[in-house]
Amino acid sequence: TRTTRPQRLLKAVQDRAIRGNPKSVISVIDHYCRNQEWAMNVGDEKGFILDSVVSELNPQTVLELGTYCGYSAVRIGRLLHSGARLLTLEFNPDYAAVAREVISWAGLENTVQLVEGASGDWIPRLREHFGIHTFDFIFLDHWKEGYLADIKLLEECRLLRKGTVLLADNVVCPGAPDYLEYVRKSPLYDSRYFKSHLEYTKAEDGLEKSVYLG
Ligand SMILES: Nc1ncc2ncn(CCCCCNC(=O)c3cc(-c4ccc(F)cc4)cc(O)c3O)c2n1
Ligand SMILES: [Mg+2]
Repeated sequence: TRTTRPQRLLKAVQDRAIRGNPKSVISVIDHYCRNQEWAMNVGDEKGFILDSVVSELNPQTVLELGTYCGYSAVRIGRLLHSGARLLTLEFNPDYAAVAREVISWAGLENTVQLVEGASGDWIPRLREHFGIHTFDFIFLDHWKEGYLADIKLLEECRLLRKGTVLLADNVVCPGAPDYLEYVRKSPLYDSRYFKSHLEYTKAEDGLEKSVYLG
């Protein structure tokens, strides 16, 4: 049977990227998705904004919702200082299998931990299962209809603290209108929109950065 899009992306990484070099994994994926086959990675333009938010924050504990092929896990993981950890949740087992290989090819298997399953099932179990107290940084990039429910769940589970930064991808395309309304209206958050473009295209998209005020 035909290979899947994530499997073809992984092959490009294994054929063209330098093992243990996250920068080359990122540039191979961006080149492949821009020139051969589009894929829903955050991409280089929004990725540059993601990099600047992570670099400024220098987080120790990071949660990513929605791994896909591991592109943003590699982007974030490469910027984390020693001892810092990224936990990334992926619902789709086929995506998870590819992402594990991409993360390993980048040499980030000791910094990035991939957990398979639905965010709604795992969030209530993160503290007792991984000994996590609160997160410094959260990147939302999974199913857009689930963004709002999941941050409310993170609040209920007390996994946010004063100053936790949430960064949400695709708030314009495909869009997360209920999430945007909530973080922009709630006194619990200080929210700001970073206008950009949908990965590898000219369509508008952007990232919403929301600081939890606690
Ligand atoms: N954890 C968890 N829990 C529960 C779950 N249920 C499902 N999932 C799996 C989520 C499926 C992937 C989510 N991502 C996107 O849908 C996405 C789409 C586009 C895009 C696509 C086509 C266009 F024409 C324009 C833009 C662009 C992006 O940048 C994206 O991120 C779950 N995951
Ligand atoms: Mg996205």
